[in-house]
Formats: sequence, structure tokens, C-alpha cells
Amino acid sequence: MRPYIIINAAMSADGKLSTRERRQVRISGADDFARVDRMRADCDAILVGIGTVQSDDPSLTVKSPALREERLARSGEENPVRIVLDSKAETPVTADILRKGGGVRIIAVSEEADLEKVRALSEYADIITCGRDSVDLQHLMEELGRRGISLLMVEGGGTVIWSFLSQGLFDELNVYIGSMIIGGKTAPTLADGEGFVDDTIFPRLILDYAGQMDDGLLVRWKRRE
Ligand SMILES: NC(=O)C1=CN([C@@H]2O[C@H](COP(=O)(O)OP(=O)(O)OC[C@H]3O[C@@H](n4cnc5c(N)ncnc54)[C@H](O)[C@@H]3O)[C@@H](O)[C@H]2O)C=CC1
Ligand SMILES: Nc1nc(O)c(N)c(N[C@@H]2O[C@H](COP(=O)(O)O)[C@@H](O)[C@H]2O)n1
Repeated sequence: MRPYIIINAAMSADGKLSTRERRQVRISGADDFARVDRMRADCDAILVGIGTVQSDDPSLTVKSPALREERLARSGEENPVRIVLDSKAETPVTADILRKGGGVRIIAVSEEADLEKVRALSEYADIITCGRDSVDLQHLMEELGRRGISLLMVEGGGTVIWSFLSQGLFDELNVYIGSMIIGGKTAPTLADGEGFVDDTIFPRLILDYAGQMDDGLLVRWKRRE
């Protein structure tokens, strides 16, 4: 069975995740970062795409010492399992996600990945190979379920979020909308990828919560079956 999947992202009022140069932007305020940290501590695993690793070099660790302690006592690890969707095994072995903090890492690669790069990464992370030229998400989700991951947080970027949304692989979508405009038609948005053309297949959402947080808005939707 696949995990329960929560997609979480922060976007500007005009729907951008970062600048057109893919430079990471602080969109969330302090309360939203604290909420995200709590969510990281509560979930079994957290996932991003290789695009995010290349632009932001995130560690995806739990930041609050108190939450790390709490998590350690509960699960034996300070951090959730950290997963990268990385078809061609391009994650640098120096990446913060591999070097910072304790806990398990998984790099999900496709059959196209260079075996030498896979071998190098396997010293730092478990490798799951699924899919011919990009990672097969349905297959990966089943495999994560078999490994005991029942709550997964997907943090982005726009290409990865599109894949999860378009394949119906989500249960909740949490979006923090910051009070700024980033602009740029090539800047990453919440759902990039190719987009739908047929309105009969748009994923439909049920509004679950909306409220002010910091100087922005937190919105949570659930997936409509
Ligand atoms: N504001 C926010 O909350 C966040 C912003 N970002 C921003 O997003 C940008 C990165 O987004 P993207 O360039 O779109 O990269 P991405 O992080 O979405 O990674 C996309 C890449 O993942 C790989 N991949 C393998 N299998 C895949 C599959 N089944 N579906 C989709 N991708 C798959 C492909 O190589 C693909 O190009 C950065 O600028 C980053 O700063 C990223 C995360 C959160
Ligand atoms: N929730 C949220 N708000 C923002 O304003 C952001 N820019 C992001 N970015 C995401 O957080 C990752 C960085 O994590 P670490 O601090 O390195 O643990 C970044 O890669 C984006 O996924 N998120």
C-alpha cells in the first residue's frame, strides 16, 4: 500500500516557487517554517527532485533540537528518510542531503542511470531503481510502503509536484502563499510539467483549511476522489 502523501510548498502571490534563475527564495515566514519543521519531524519520509537538489542544495533535516529529540525518542532517527528523485544519478556526493544530519537516504534512479554514479551514491544512500527513463512513481510509492513508510511529505519542486498531482498520488496539498510577487514566465510554479488540456481530468480538490500565517496565507486542500 502506498504512503499517505502530503505535498507542501511555499509560493508567491503570483504562484512562483522561486526566481526564473531558480534561486531559492524565503517565501515562508517564521511561523510557516516552524509548521514545516513540525511536519518534517512527524513524517516518515520527505522527498524532493534532483532539480531542487541542484538549485538549493537542501539538507531537509529537522531544524528544531526539541523536535529532533522527540523524533529520536519515537523512531530512533532524528530525521525522516530523505529521498531524491534522480533519474540519472546526478546527486553530487557532496550534497547536504547526503552529508548533513543522521538518518536514512534513498536515491530513486531510473534504468538509464550511469552505473558508476549509482555505485558512488550507494556509499551514502540506499538506491531504488524503477522506471525506464524517469522514476516510476507508482512503483516507487509501493516500494516505500513495503519499507514501512506510511506518511510521506513531498516538498518539490514544480516538476515533481506536477508528477504527483497529475498521477493522483496525493492526499493533501498544503500551500503557503507569501505576500510577494516573483514574476517571470519561466520561473518554477507549483505545478509545472506539461499541464492538462482536458478539464474533465483536472484533479479536483476539497478546501480543508485556509487562514492567515505570518503575513501570508496557509491553504490546505484534500484530494477529491
Ligand atoms: N518554494 C518552495 O516550497 C520550493 C521551491 N523549490 C524550487 O523549485 C525549483 C526546482 O524545481 P524543478 O526545477 O522543477 O525540479 P524538481 O525538484 O521538481 O526536480 C525535477 C527533476 O526530477 C527528476 N525526476 C525523476 N523522476 C521524476 C518524476 N517521475 N517526475 C518528476 N521529476 C522526476 C527529473 O530529472 C526532473 O527534471 C528550484 O528553483 C527550487 O528552489 C523546490 C522545492 C520547494
Ligand atoms: N516551506 C518552504 N518555504 C520556503 O519559503 C522555501 N523557500 C522552502 N523551500 C524548501 O525548503 C528546502 C530547504 O530546506 P533546508 O533548509 O535545506 O532543510 C528547499 O530546497 C525547498 O524544498 N520551503
